[in-house]
Amino acid sequence: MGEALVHVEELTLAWDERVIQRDLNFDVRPGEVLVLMGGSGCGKSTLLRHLIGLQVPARGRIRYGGIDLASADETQRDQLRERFGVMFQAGALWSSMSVGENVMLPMQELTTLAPAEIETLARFKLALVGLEGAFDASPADLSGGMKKRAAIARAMALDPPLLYLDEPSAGLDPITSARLDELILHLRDHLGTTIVMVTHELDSIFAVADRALFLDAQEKTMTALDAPRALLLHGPEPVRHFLQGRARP
Ligand SMILES: Nc1ncnc2c1ncn2[C@@H]1O[C@H](COP(=O)(O)OP(=O)(O)OP(=O)(O)O)[C@@H](O)[C@H]1O
Repeated sequence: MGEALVHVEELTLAWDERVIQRDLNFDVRPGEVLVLMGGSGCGKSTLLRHLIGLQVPARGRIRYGGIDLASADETQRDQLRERFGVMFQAGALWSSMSVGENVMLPMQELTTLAPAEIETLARFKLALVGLEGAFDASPADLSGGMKKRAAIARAMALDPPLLYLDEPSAGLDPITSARLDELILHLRDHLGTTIVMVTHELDSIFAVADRALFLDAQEKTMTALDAPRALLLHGPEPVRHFLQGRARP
């Protein structure tokens, strides 16, 4: 296994003065699906916001290779843009553009590729997520699951080695959600994409996660990081309860 893509060191997350999580230490390993899990309000989305540089750590560091995210200069930020793609919880596509135009947009803005090449690549990305026929469709005409797939295609537009997904299955029925899990595994297994994903769905955690990180809302720190099945058997009690679908008493 190669060097970690992301190093998180002594990270404290806070909103204003209020500490949400502290002393987070973990790596994101190349080629893994890492799930961020924990009860409602424990700080999963806040951690994701820090990992993509939307929020600056109250303490500690997030490093991509040699680059410290918080102190990156303009050139380094440009380099970082190519290292990860992001699909936010809303997964919003621009409604005024076709699905194909949505996927082409990052390539138009951030590459010097010719228009014909960009279109070919966008069609390829849509095929990758099982939406080969949707290039000219309007986002409004897509089902919830198809919108998520299109948003993943857009996040993959620049071929990032790392993909951040915030609750990709939120609002989807179980069958559509399972198909999205298959897509996530396909990206990992066939493109070697590393995926860091926030999810509530236990089925999804067991289906896709190589490792799952548990943020404990009461302890305000991570209390476990391991394969979900290992955590189910040997994890701390609150983690086992969580994975059994039982809320903390
Ligand atoms: N914009 C904000 N301003 C202030 N506090 C916030 C803001 N967003 C979130 N918080 C607080 O940070 C804490 C963590 O919220 P966060 O959304 O990261 O949790 P989460 O684990 O993703 O929750 P959920 O599973 O419900 O989506 C919560 O106490 C929340 O109230």
